[in-house]
Amino acid sequence: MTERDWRIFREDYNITIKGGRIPDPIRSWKESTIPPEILEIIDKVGYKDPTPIQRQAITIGLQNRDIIGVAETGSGKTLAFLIPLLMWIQSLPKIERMEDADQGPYAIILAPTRELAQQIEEETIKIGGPLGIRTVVVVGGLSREEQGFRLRLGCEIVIATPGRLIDVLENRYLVLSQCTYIVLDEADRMIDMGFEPDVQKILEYMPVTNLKPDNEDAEDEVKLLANYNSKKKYRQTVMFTATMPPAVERLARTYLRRPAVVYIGSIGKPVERTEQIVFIIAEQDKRRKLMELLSRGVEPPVIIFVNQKKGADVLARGLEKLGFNACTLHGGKGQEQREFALASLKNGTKDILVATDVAGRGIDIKDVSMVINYDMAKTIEDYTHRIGRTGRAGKNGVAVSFCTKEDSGLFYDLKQLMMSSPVSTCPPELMNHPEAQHKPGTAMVTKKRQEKIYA
Ligand SMILES: Nc1ncnc2c1ncn2[C@@H]1O[C@H](COP(=O)(O)OP(=O)(O)OP(=O)(O)O)[C@@H](O)[C@H]1O
Repeated sequence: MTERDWRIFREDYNITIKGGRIPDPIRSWKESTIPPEILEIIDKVGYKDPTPIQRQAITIGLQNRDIIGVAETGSGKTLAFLIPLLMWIQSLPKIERMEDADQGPYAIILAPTRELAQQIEEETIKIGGPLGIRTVVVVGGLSREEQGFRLRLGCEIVIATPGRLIDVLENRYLVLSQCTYIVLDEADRMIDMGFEPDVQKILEYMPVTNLKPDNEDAEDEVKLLANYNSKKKYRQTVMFTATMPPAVERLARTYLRRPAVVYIGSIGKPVERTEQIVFIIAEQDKRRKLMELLSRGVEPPVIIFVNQKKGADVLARGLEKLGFNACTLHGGKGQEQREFALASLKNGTKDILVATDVAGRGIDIKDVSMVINYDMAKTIEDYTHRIGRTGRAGKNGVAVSFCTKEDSGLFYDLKQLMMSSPVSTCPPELMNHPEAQHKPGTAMVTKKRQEKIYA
């Protein structure tokens, strides 16, 4: 393949790269340098082809290069960071792995919510389990002692939410003295949820000895390894996010060394495959509108987002009374109830999940046919992530949003998103709404400026 061929290949898969010296992407699993025992597992789990983010992020990851991956939720990010990690661990002699067990894991994967951490664990066990690679999940809501005990038994990979990981580090249940691989998944969500200080604290626990030099070497593995003990390799930091607000850029600048940047699809915009439908209605008309929608017979599972925990319980009970089978997922639920809700949706015993934003990110419930924003998200980023729960892994999806005049602060961005979506039609009441004609806050400026000019 010539340079031009690779450029066309990347365009076909909507892959945009930045950062210099980016290796060619993967054309097919068997053409990659992934070892046969891992390819066999990938084949067994039925992943016929790599997803776009996997095609490019895996070859970069195999060069021990720091990466920023910007991709929609549901695009296969877990495998994109997992495969280079599993190959690195596999390269270490087994006996060494056992002897070093008390040195802690080789990798930590940080996620904003316990559900996402458990979902990444599922994927990690699916691929790493058959290789004898041990994973421990460290999240709130489960017993600290039990997690501490499992950590003491030794493992290669820890998947954690920031708060509980700091807890086990401070209580010395865990050390990171041989940790050379750190993944920040849904980094924007972690920042949104106020975890930036926790993430910084965790990164301070990492051994400084494996920090990459902040120079050209950071981009070139051969040069990098030439002057370093290749057993431990330099630290590799991988950050995945679905949007790139300034706080995420700041985190990347602080902790990543000359990262390669991989953008998949259009940044921060909902999945191209999701049809967005918007109704601007009064609060009191929402229930009727919802019934109209559901009575047309919607293919389960459906996720309905509300903004308050109480609203979720009230709505779910109302739906149950009308013969729908609904469950809820929000911060007020205990861990078992949360896992039960997700499991019942996945195994089909429940058709509708009524959730608050805690379920908005990273939760991979298969084939969600429709997302309904019963209460509109508070920010356009949250809206993007809520509707990212449908239209995943290549399938089409529908997102229906009930907006009231209180949501007018989003109308401008919402209108832009809908107009840029090839499968959505912006309704005239949104297209022509006065609040949709300018970015929030700019109207005052233009008004003041006009008064000044014409004063
Ligand atoms: N190459 C592939 N081919 C088919 N399906 C895949 C492939 N890679 C992953 N999947 C499936 O696609 C779904 C989404 O994967 P994943 O959870 O990694 O997406 P993500 O949302 O981008 O990652 P994260 O959950 O870390 O945000 C999962 O059910 C996974 O099993």
